[in-house]
Amino acid sequence: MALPTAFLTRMERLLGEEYPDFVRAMEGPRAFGLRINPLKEPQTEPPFAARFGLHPVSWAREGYYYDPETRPGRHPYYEAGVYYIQEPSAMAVGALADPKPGERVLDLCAAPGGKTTHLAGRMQGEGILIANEIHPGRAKILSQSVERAGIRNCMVTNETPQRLADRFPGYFDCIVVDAPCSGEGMFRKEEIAVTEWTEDAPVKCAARQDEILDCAVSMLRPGGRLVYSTCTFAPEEDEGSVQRLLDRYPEMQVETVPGDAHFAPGRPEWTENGHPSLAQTFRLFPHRLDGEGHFAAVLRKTDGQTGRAPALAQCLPDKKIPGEYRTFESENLRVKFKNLTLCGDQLWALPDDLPDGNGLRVLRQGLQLGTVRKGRFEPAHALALALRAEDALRVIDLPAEQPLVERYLRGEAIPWEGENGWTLVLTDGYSLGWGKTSGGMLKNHYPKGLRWK
Ligand SMILES: C[S@@+](CC[C@H](N)C(=O)[O-])C[C@H]1O[C@@H](n2cnc3c(N)ncnc32)[C@H](O)[C@@H]1O
Repeated sequence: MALPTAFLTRMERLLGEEYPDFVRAMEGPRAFGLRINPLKEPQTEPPFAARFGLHPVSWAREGYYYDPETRPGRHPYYEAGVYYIQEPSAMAVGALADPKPGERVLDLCAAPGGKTTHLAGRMQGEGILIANEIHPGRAKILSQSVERAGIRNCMVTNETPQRLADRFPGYFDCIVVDAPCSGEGMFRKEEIAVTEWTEDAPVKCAARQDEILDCAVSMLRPGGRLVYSTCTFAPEEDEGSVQRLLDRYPEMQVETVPGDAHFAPGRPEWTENGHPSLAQTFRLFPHRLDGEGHFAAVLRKTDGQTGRAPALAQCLPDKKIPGEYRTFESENLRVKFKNLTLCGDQLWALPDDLPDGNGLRVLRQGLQLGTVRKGRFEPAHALALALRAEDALRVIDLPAEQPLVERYLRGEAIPWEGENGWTLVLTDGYSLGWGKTSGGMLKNHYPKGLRWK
């Protein structure tokens, strides 16, 4: 696919003698990466490294390159949320944000969920993670990624940045703005990035980024950090967006953080009146590392007001918890969830101190436990994906390399002489979904929309 002439001319002007290496890399093969989900696989050296030909990405401890011939995206482990397929450079964002358990974190432009799932892994289920996506269709995909990854402390919203800013002034410790951008860094990965690019895209995207970043700054508590990233090379975005942010908000400063030996410094001279601190931002070039084009900056809010604490989501008092769930819990689980709440017939377990989502478009809040029906409780797929083998009373473990697991993923019933009742289906110890054992068969409860064709 030929790259746009106007893009190449600009990059030649900017890169000078590095330009031939850049073009060679842009015309070469792309990099393939996956990121281990520590909520599912706590070992940094995963036991399946050889199966997918994994070797580490130096800038993210969970990140690995894989051999594309091994197709990890079409494997039971993928469905179990053991890893997330993510382009290696994109892993720099979560690694730089590096949220800690207990923090309040917002991923403002979050679909399909690459950064959200990375952030959630580092938070270890503790604290509040709000993952927002403005586009309704993409928000559903984001919600699915959160479900597959077994995340318990995330609220997924489908809102504009402004509506969130009205709701959460001065609230977050860490905000990630992985901004909609002109996508030049994806030219090698996706043909559509080339066909959709126009010469004026960077200027238009830059204006939109300014609006999104205004909202992000207002939602940061004093002392909080903002990670801004794009997958483009255009300096109107990237250094330009950071410079305009510094001009508008004297309380914001570029933070000096260790990057990686393969990252190049941001270029103050590529934007008008570029502040020297722009050299503390990061450019990821495909001719300098094995990954696609990216830009990332970490900024800190040094001053401002902490917002009023938002109202918290209401939980059910013990005596209002549906008996159907209590029966299910005692007959099937070895774990007890707290902070339960009902939305219609859906029962959820909320993280501590989750803000009230009323009035916002909320797709998911905390962990979906299941549906309360008349006289019975039906566990949610999300619950299965958040459980470990030891959390369920009945389990069946289907080895990933044997055909039975594929039959389960296709929606078939499976012969199984286990005890009757809800049964957590695992593959090599990782939870995959539910089945219900009865009379020597495991009835399939893998969701219809996710079944392998
Ligand atoms: C680069 S993508 C995000 C990728 C995501 N962070 C990930 O790692 O999977 C940017 C997202 O911003 C969303 N977006 C577009 N316009 C927006 C706006 N005005 N405000 C907020 N988000 C917007 C897009 O729908 C898109 O999903």
